[in-house]
Amino acid sequence: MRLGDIAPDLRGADPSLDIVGVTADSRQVAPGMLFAALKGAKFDGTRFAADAVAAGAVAILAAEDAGIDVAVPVLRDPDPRRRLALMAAALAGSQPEVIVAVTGTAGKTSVAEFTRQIFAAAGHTAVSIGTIGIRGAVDVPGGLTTPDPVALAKELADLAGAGVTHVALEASSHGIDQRRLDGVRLTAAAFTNIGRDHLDYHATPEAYLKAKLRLFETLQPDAARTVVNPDAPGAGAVLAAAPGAFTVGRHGTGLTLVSTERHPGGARLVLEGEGRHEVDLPLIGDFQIDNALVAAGLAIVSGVPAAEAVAALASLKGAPGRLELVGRAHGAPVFVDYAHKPDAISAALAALRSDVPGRLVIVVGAGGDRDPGKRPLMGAAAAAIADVVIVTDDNPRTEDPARIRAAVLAGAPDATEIADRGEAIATAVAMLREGDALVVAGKGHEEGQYVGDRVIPFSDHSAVKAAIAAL
Ligand SMILES: CC(=O)N[C@H]1[C@@H](OP(=O)(O)OP(=O)(O)OC[C@H]2O[C@@H](n3ccc(=O)[nH]c3=O)[C@H](O)[C@@H]2O)O[C@H](CO)[C@@H](O)[C@@H]1O[C@H](C)C(=O)N[C@@H](C)C(=O)N[C@H](CCC(=O)O)C(=O)O
Ligand SMILES: Nc1ncnc2c1ncn2[C@@H]1O[C@H](COP(=O)(O)OP(=O)(O)OP(=O)(O)O)[C@@H](O)[C@H]1O
Ligand SMILES: N[C@H](CCC[C@H](N)C(=O)O)C(=O)O
Ligand SMILES: [Mg+2]
Repeated sequence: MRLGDIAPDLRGADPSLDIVGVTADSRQVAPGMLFAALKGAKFDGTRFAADAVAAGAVAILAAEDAGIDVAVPVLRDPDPRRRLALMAAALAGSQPEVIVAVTGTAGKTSVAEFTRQIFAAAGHTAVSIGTIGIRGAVDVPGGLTTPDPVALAKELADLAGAGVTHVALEASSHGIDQRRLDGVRLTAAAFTNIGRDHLDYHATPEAYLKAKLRLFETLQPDAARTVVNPDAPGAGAVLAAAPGAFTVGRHGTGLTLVSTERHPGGARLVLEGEGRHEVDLPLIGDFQIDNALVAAGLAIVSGVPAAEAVAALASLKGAPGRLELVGRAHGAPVFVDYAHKPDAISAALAALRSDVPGRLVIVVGAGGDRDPGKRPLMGAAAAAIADVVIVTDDNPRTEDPARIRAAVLAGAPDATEIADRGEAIATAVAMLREGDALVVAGKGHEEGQYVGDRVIPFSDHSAVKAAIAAL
């Protein structure tokens, strides 16, 4: 494609230059491609410009001030990551008609999953894209929560080609900040909540929130198609960025939660929005009510009639590994959950507390090479609600696992420490009696334990099942 067609406003560029593809990774360059030399968290991509040219790059895209001396044209842009995303989208071609994005500290995967299920119930060919991959009409295992912009543009074009018309995707703060979504034509956007996470990447909590707000300020600025629960932590900032947003929940006006009647398997909801609706949501936990209403809101602002969106809630299935009932030990339910941040641990435990007359047990650990500040808060969140806390390992990556456990234990001084995750799960399962419940938190759908630079196959599902079988 001619550069003039994919980046008509790029200054200093010859519009007739033919570009066969774009990439930000010099190792992926093939002859005829443009290489984007980006400053990253680990490397400065400008140092790979010469390699890219040697591999056949016909142009380099770089920041205004990047020092690059190569024999091919260097195209300058003040925001080269955004430019890369826009070029990738233009090169890839079509996108599904309706693409909605959800951001927030917790609940993105669940909301994307629910929105896809509602779209499908309304008769659309739909997928969700996020932490657990592409799911729905097409299934591809996951990598990043928000894919990199070149891969995403290609995936969206392939999905459109395969007849997918509706997509619900997760917008991580990293993804928004790194412009991975700038080439995506968004119909609607939603916010779940803000809590403690990723302060290893974002300098301050304010910077973390600001990164998320970019979804509403820049990527999908139509307030009428912004969905938020005004009672959610952080909602005020979203409403300030998108006044007139479609609001959901008890104090929402687009889809109002009139009443909730909880029962052990879920909750009966009375809702108001384009009429009055009653529906039985088959999911445990108040947080799932929040997620389901945000998902319904996304579907409604994207054109699904409210009555259809609400009716679809009756058959929602939780995302794999999100408060998923995996088995029973001496009658006590055992759940696998993906809580790996303080608020998620609180939400998952609170979801069960009132239905557990006996002991509520949690097996929990924190990931290595991730925000260390959240570790004691995770321990404290677990200790505040659970009766028994077992602290174990969860992807220590390149850190010393004992130090990570010590940091979690600092917030949960009465907890038991069992380093080996399989042993921790087996111990927890063995102590269960009728009336108790166990939450194995942190890994959800994951199938490996990252230790150093190795991935050891490990699944909480399998470990729970093995422990129950061994009783
Ligand atoms: C910290 C981070 O987010 N890094 C992401 C970022 O990489 P980067 O630009 O910082 O990369 P870098 O390694 O410093 O390299 C700089 C540049 O040099 C290039 N390079 C590097 C080496 C080389 O030989 N040649 C070359 O050209 C790289 O391709 C890159 O363009 O951009 C890359 C392309 O989009 C991502 O793959 C990469 O994700 C890494 C693998 C990652 O682990 N990210 C996690 C933290 C992440 O994004 N998580 C979020 C949130 C999850 C959640 O909310 O829980 C997600 O969306 O998954
Ligand atoms: N609305 C919510 N509020 C608080 N906690 C929640 C909410 N939704 C889910 N959780 C908790 O967070 C965990 C992860 O949920 P989910 O995977 O939907 O979130 P996510 O935002 O996609 O997370 P990640 O950023 O890791 O991909 C769940 O297992 C549950 O414990
Ligand atoms: N997307 C999240 C997943 C964390 C899952 C948890 N098991 C951990 O390793 O901390 C991250 O990479 O921070
Ligand atoms: Mg997710």
